[in-house]
Amino acid sequence: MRTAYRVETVRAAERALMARLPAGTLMARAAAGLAAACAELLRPRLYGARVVLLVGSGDNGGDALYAGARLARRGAAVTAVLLNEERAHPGGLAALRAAGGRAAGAAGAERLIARARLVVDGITGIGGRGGLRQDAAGPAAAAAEHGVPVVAVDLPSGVDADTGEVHGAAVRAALTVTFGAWKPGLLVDPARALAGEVRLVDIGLGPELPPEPDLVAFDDADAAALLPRPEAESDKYRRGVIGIAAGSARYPGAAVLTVGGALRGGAGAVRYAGPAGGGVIGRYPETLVSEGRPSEAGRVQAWVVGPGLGGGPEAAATVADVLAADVPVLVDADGLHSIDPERLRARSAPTVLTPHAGEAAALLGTSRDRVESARLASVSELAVRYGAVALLKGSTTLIAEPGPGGPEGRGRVLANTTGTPWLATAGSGDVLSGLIGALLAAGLAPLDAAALGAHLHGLAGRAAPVPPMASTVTEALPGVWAALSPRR
Ligand SMILES: NC(=O)C1=CN([C@@H]2O[C@H](COP(=O)(O)OP(=O)(O)OC[C@H]3O[C@@H](n4cnc5c(N)ncnc54)[C@H](OP(=O)(O)O)[C@@H]3O)[C@@H](O)[C@H]2O)[C@@H](O)CC1
Ligand SMILES: [K+]
Repeated sequence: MRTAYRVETVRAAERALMARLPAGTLMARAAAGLAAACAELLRPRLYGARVVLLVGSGDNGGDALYAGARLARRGAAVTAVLLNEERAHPGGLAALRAAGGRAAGAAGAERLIARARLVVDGITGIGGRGGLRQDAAGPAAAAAEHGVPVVAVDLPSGVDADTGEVHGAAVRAALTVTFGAWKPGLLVDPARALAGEVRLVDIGLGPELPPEPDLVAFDDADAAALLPRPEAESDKYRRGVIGIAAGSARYPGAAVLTVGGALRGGAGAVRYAGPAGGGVIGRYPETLVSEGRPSEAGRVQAWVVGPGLGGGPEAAATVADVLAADVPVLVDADGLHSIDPERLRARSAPTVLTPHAGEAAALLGTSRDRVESARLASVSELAVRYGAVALLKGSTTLIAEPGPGGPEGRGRVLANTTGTPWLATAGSGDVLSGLIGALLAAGLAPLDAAALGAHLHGLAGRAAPVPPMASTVTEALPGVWAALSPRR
């Protein structure tokens, strides 16, 4: 499990650790890890390689300077561009000079960067506020213009460590070397995309960090541990019967894709209620289909409602009928048009909402741009306002639960890291809905079901032949399942 912590938590942990260690120990550890990562990138010829350090006036610049000193000692030609010559970290600057490195003002930065093999971004780390200031934005842009790879120190400068938001200019890194703990922004777009590959350097912070991280990302082992496995005495009812109310005369395919996701999600049985039963049976004869209202379809352990339902009073009636059931309900796509917060908060069984950014914007009464630029805040707000587990789809899929204690309390948030832009394809969301629905029916807690579903869906999107389409993503699920959990 990858755990990320907000700046104030990291700072508190650092203070506690520093109190027990000789001064400068943590920065020395950080710089050693950073220098090793840079040396690896410069392989096979570190000797003589031109490296430019962009040095701000805080400790982030100090890390860059000490790492630069290490590289200079190994023969690299290191020049520090000091964005504020009076306030550069004095110890780091002295170390760089003693190792044969040079320092320059910001004026000649572009010329130096144009000839460099590597730029180290030590402008700001966890002390940065807002997008880059003018004096820092110029050199950051020069690195991008000249195509020189950038290694970001702790964070790409200009991104918000806590939220992943980017308000103005920011560094685009090929590699980010982060210290002590992941910061939430490194897992959430748009910042995540600017961080490139992320490497965590252990500076000994672990024991000082609290047990509850601010953001979590599952790895394959977490996913494998949650996968439902049939037991000897399982029958289809114990494995979970999922009800699906999806599709319409206009969108029959959504019903087929949602049912496919549910079957490949390990459902013991799938009941389909709606007008597209013929198409569903044609593709998946194992489905139990009916044309009446969902509440007349028979007993289920969870419902999925919404994909391809279309609009209008009929769709709204279907959603209301499903929400009246006292079992977990996932609402997606067209189903999201006819829900209201009070109704959902009054349910005794859990609800899961799976909007993309546009749908989330409508649910929150805001713009799509605002949702996409503030994904973490948006997903938490959705969960709290609707009293539901919210899964916000997109470049970074985030999953939030409403916290205990009503609208004020924010709950846990998870980021899914398995996704791929290839999954932005028609019907892909329908498959995800069916998949999560099957996991809900199997008895997983709603946050776990949503996070595991997103994890599997992302892996299947990567495993499907390129270019993937929703039905090939579905067909890639058994392979993903088998890789995570060999049957014997
Ligand atoms: N604590 C520890 O134990 C360890 C900490 N470590 C390292 O320290 C880092 C934190 O250092 P930090 O606290 O000095 O802050 P930092 O990130 O350098 O930024 C502050 C400077 O940035 C400036 N600035 C702000 N916004 C800006 C903007 N938009 N655009 C441009 N400039 C801006 C701001 O300027 P000012 O507002 O003061 O004028 C100030 O000078 C941390 O990320 C890690 O790398 C490691 O060594 C491990 C041990
Ligand atoms: K940085």
